[in-house]
Amino acid sequence: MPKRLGPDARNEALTTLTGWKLVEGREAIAKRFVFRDFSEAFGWMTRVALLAESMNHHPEWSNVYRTVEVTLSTHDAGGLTELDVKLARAMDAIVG
Ligand SMILES: C[C@H](O)[C@H](O)[C@H]1CNC2=NC(N)=NC(=O)C2=N1
Repeated sequence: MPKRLGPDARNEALTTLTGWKLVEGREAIAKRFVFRDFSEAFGWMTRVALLAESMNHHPEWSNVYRTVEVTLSTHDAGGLTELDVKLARAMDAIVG
């Protein structure tokens, strides 16, 4: 199981991630992705879903039309780990 990031590592990771915010009252990060239309949004979710499954690290997310709200946290560790940072970076990269 990955180790929870300490406060310094967490802040350092956040400064390198674009648009990701710490969730209030919980050790998690979140971002809202807005696409051109539903097809772009769901296509992205499909690509991310396959990657998440291969990482065995899964997002909490919801989709309304062309918007996808994502929250990342490592449930097994009870907080943020390197896996959340890695998945966040991959999600940004898959957008293009
Ligand atoms: C049993 C299984 O490996 C675990 O439950 C995995 C699956 N996906 C997961 N996803 C996330 N985000 N956090 C986890 O701790 C986690 N654990």
